[in-house]
Amino acid sequence: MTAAHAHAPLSNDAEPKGDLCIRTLAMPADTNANGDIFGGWLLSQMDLGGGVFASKVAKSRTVTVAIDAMNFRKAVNVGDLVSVHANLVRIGRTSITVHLEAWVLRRREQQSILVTDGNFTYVSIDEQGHPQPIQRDGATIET
Ligand SMILES: CC(=O)SCCNC(=O)CCNC(=O)[C@H](O)C(C)(C)COP(=O)(O)OP(=O)(O)OC[C@H]1O[C@@H](n2cnc3c(N)ncnc32)[C@H](O)[C@@H]1OP(=O)(O)O
Repeated sequence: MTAAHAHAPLSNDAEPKGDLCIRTLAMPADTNANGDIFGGWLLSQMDLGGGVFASKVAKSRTVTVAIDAMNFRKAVNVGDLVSVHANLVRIGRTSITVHLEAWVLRRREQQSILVTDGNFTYVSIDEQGHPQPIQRDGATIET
């Protein structure tokens, strides 16, 4: 992936693409001392949603191993409806990289806007927490 591509959102400006994997409301409890929504809260929502998506693809438990190319494009406000959308970037031997985008619908507005995006990598793990090869349709994926 080139540096330019790493910072380009997958979706166009009008609407998100990919699997909707989490939707939640930004609440006052998620704000910092200035009353703005914490970037860390948004990151954790994306990580949760991406983990759901990765576990569905891997059909196993997964853990986050890396977060890359994060862009915080616009602020999130209390009352915004936050939706996280996932698109598969690559499947490795034990890992899955997912491009995640967080979009918000602000109160009294009709059009969602892209606020944050980044690439999250998850590793399929066994019961002991060790990486395990990803299986798909009964076959181990080799890349
Ligand atoms: C610390 C925290 O709480 S972070 C939040 C939650 N996450 C965690 O707790 C995960 C903590 N980390 C771990 O448990 C381990 O590092 C594991 C299980 C994720 C990986 O174990 P390792 O022994 O390092 O595995 P290994 O070196 O074989 O790598 C596994 C896969 O991850 C990939 N990987 C490892 N590091 C990175 C990285 N920085 N970026 C992208 N991919 C990575 C490898 O390329 C490999 O992918 P592949 O099999 O598809 O080629």
